[in-house]
Amino acid sequence: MKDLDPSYIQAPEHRRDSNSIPNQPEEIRVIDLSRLDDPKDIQNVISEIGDACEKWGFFQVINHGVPLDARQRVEKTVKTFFDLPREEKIKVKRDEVNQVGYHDGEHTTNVRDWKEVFDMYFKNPVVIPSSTDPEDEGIRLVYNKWPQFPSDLREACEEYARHAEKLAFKLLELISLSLGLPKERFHDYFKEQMSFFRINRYPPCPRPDLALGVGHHKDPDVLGLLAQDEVGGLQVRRRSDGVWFPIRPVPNALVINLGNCMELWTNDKYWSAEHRVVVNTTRERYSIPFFLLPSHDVEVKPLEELVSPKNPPRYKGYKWGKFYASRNRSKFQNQDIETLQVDDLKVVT
Ligand SMILES: O=C(O)CCC(=O)C(=O)O
Ligand SMILES: [Fe+2]
Repeated sequence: MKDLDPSYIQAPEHRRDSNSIPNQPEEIRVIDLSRLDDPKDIQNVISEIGDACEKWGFFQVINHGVPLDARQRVEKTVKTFFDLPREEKIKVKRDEVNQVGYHDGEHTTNVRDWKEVFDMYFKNPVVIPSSTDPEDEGIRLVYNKWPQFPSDLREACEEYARHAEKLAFKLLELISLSLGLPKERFHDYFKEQMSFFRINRYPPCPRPDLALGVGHHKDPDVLGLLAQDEVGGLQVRRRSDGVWFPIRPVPNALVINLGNCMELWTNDKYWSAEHRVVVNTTRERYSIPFFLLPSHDVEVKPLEELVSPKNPPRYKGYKWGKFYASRNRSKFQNQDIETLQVDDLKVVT
């Protein structure tokens, strides 16, 4: 039996093999966005998105307008970066104050993830809440950290992120319409957006039965757009019964998933699904998520239009920046407790 550092060992109930995956996986919907060019089909696309958001909180899109060559450029340059010796990579290591750059020690809950990552904010510099002091409600400017080599990493990432952001807003409009709300209902929430772009590399792992690339979690954001390569490993938990399903890699597709903010805004009509990444013994895997995050001063609580006496608010709500900062703080300062989860904010009925 090959050795695995104990910090990576998942509790038995969270391991790859502890939750059965059906032999005939139900497919997560793949939606062709070029159908939006046909006025007669637009409403169908909107209803399919709404249905996927309700049942899964996940779907895939193809013909989405993010150019393949922009994505391939990121994949190529970032591989050059990850192949550098660790001493080089940690020159742009993230720290408690500035949580962008390289890191290889992320804990989703208490267990370490089998991966290394490179993070950057979409806006540079970005205005974010101060995250080190719980009493401090201040904000500060954070600058991305770029490595000297490869020198074209920055340009490749920035170009890709611009396309990803454009698509994220288009999807947000479609989601808004699917809820019967005006197309631009959410726009004002992103004046000082803290959107975040990440590149994950999952190396081959000697014990995929014990470790995970990313442990089970929900994303705290509004909406995520994820480019995954052909290796596979991402799994999502079905809302209706909690069974895990693989998200099949589809060439040049993007995986879209809703985060906690959307779940709260829609008062649980739409779902933010738990997901995780399983690893394997032979092939490294890359994924590139773009997380759409609101401005730090946005109140995240059920939208007035979506609550009624029959459907009262299920959440107390929170100020986004404060929630985000306390989540990051708990990750850094007390890794013995699970990080703050949005379900902790549910109104107990
Ligand atoms: O790599 C993946 O497929 C998913 C990564 C993920 O869930 C995350 O970074 O939040
Ligand atoms: Fe995630």
